[in-house]
Amino acid sequence: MGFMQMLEAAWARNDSLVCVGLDPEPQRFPAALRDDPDAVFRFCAAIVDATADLVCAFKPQIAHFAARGAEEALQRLIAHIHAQHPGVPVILDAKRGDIGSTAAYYAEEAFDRYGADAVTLNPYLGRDAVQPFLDRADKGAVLLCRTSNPGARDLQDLVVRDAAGGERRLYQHVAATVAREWNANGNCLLVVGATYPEELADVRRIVGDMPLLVPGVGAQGGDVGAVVRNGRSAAGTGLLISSSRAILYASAGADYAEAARDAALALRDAINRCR
Ligand SMILES: O=c1ccn([C@@H]2O[C@H](COP(=O)(O)O)[C@@H](O)[C@H]2O)c(=O)[nH]1
Repeated sequence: MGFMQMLEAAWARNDSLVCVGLDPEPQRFPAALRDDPDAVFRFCAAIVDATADLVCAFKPQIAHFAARGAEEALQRLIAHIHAQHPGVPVILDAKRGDIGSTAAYYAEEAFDRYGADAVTLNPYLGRDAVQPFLDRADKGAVLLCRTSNPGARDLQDLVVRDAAGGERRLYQHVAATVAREWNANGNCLLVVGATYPEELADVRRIVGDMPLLVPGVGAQGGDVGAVVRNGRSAAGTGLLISSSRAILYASAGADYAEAARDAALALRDAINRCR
């Protein structure tokens, strides 16, 4: 089953638009795990097992693993998700994009080494820099459009002129270009931050029902109601609303996995009340 089919099935099966972000920060782990050499895998696997029936996807962030040489733990974690929770797609948050010859290796790394079902991509280098990902029709290509951070305004809001002479903001141009030109295989999604609900509505208008990955609720303070109202598709889905720290570190104690489950359930319910 390809990524888009997995996502549609997970939305329906778990009645959920929640994506749990897996951003391990060992200094925030419970005391019992701190001296465990396999703590990164164990912590994340416990969160996965506690929340898998409440989510439409998991999103491990690669820097949180690579910074401490835990790539092998990431590989095992993704294999664990596929083996224990088949049908829950994994989006590798790696924000890749480079000249074509290098991009081909990045695609191989994400999909063949790590076994991810989708990967986040930076569109700044242009189409050839993400073409090896677009060509994997069974995998998701999740392109940054209007990111959740304060600096998103610095470049993404600049007014640009397109080939036809029309003017629009850069993020609007990215949304339209991905939807109309890069999505030939129907495997594209966009990242739009929850912290910019007006821009989210704007992107939804531009791209129709294309799925949107929306980080920025929870620790970054995005408004869940505004995200759902402005970002849902005509079918009341179309969103992967991602939260990492607010779920992972809901408790610093031995009950961290139960607390993560409670936080994921609360987010799922808050989203579903607005759908
Ligand atoms: O625009 C973006 C794109 C990616 N992210 C990533 O999402 C999570 C957010 O973590 P929280 O703890 O829920 O704030 C993190 O991995 C970022 O790298 C984003 O925040 N904004």
